[in-house]
Amino acid sequence: VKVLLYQMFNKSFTLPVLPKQKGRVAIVTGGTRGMGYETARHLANLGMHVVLVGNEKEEGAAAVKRIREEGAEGKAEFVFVDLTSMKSVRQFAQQFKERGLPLHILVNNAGTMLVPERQTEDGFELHLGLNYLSHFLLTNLLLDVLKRSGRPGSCARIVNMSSATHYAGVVHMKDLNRRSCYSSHGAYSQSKLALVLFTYHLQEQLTAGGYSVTANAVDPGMVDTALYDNLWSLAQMLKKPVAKVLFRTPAEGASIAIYAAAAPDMEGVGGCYLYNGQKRQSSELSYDSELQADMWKKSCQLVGLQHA
Ligand SMILES: NC(=O)c1ccc[n+]([C@@H]2O[C@H](COP(=O)([O-])OP(=O)(O)OC[C@H]3O[C@@H](n4cnc5c(N)ncnc54)[C@H](O)[C@@H]3O)[C@@H](O)[C@H]2O)c1
Repeated sequence: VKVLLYQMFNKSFTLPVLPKQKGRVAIVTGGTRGMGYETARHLANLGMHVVLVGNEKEEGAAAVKRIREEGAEGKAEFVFVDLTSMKSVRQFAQQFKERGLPLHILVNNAGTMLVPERQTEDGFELHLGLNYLSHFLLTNLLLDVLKRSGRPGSCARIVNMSSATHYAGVVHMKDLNRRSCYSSHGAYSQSKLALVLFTYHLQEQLTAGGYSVTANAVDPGMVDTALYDNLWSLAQMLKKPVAKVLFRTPAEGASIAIYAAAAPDMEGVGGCYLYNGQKRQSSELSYDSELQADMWKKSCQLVGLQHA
């Protein structure tokens, strides 16, 4: 609560003007609306070829049309992927690889919040499956392309969209799906903590392997988007006027993901938790290297990847 209140009264940092980056290829999950859309739009304006991934076809087509009509220097395209289905994630990764494109930026942005207890196609609790496991799998499946695409001085970059709610997150390793005692807040904050643990462990492996790929977790602050649509009706009513005044706009919120994805300042910098354009301490738990390794191993088992 302390962090969320602090964020509410904290102004967004100003994104610096970024250099054009023609020839770079980016994937933005959940790129069809909210912060994902703003991120995709900005990267396309920098000249990148941006693949907007999402599970809403009409929204995807409209997003691409808007980016094109604005005269973006780069290219935007939409690809349907349902991140609640590991089969859909695998199909997308396979198809992307078959195109032979490089991949310089992967923004794992899509997410949902405060959903009543529900399971994905694969039987995962929805926040866990959609916010975290789908991105864990996607990143791992695309890691060889990212490793091939990064160069010293021009690293490939992975950006994981976390949240201040991760500070309240606890990992229930024996019950990641929260079957024994479900709370939507608990499930959401666990998924956002999992993304930070994933970021740190991944960066450690990338550094050890000497790869020109970086991974960072970002925290956009409190942003007025459709993410809050699942609040119960009274909370919705209360949130609306507060959000208008105190929440960030989607473009302001997206600036931290854009910064991590494209700012020259972030060249070669990985393993950070970024808020308002600066490195911040994440939760104490997130630095627990044993927990990071356990979570990695467990995630591999859950999504059917060989444990590295
Ligand atoms: N809004 C905030 O205050 C806030 C704060 C911290 C972190 N975040 C995080 O930012 C990210 C973006 O959220 P937002 O606030 O822009 O909300 P949003 O609801 O506007 O965007 C969510 C995106 O995820 C996509 N998505 C949802 N389910 C999907 C599925 N099954 N398959 C593919 N895509 C799917 C949606 O299509 C949408 O593009 C989320 O990960 C969220 O947890 C938001």
